Amino acid sequence: MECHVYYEGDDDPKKCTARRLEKFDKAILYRRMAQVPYGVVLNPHAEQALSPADADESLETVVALDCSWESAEEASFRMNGVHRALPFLVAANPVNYGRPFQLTTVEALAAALCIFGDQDAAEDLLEPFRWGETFLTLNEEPLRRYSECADSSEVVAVQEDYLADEESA
Ligand SMILES: C[S@@+](CC[C@H](N)C(=O)[O-])C[C@H]1O[C@@H](n2cnc3c(N)ncnc32)[C@H](O)[C@@H]1O
Repeated sequence: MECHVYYEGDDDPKKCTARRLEKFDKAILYRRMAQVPYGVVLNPHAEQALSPADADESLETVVALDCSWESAEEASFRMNGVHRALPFLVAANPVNYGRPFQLTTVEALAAALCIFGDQDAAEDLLEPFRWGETFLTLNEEPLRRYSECADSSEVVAVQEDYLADEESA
């Protein structure tokens, strides 16, 4: 599975996880939208949750948009592809540690790889980040359960368990 990123370049370059992925040859970055290949687009505004069923649609290509959260509004996700939101998972990066849904680019790509059943590829992607392993440990159970779902509706049903826990905490 190849990881591709449309790089908007409006976030702090020192903290940018996409640039670090590029530096370690783990993802391909594009500065022009037209160059981004067709695949599964990780889009937090998408109506449908990512599930193992989307592995067929991905053509081995997962795409993220690296930009600041301020500019990550719906209209920014103009890439061609099958748009999917990630289900409940928590960030492990130092900026947003423990926060649900708002993942860094590398966390989002790694989560997609896990949901598609490729844990080894997710570990490899997260390797250049000192908190990378923590992301997989923190989310071990939900990632395993999502990866065992047949489709998006099953993923959403599993997600309900975690949302209910959040509400009662
Ligand atoms: C908004 S950017 C922020 C990037 C951050 N500046 C960094 O250095 O990684 C994060 C990207 O990861 C993907 N992403 C993050 N959380 C997501 C979610 N809950 N569902 C789908 N995609 C998500 C999206 O492609 C999103 O645009």
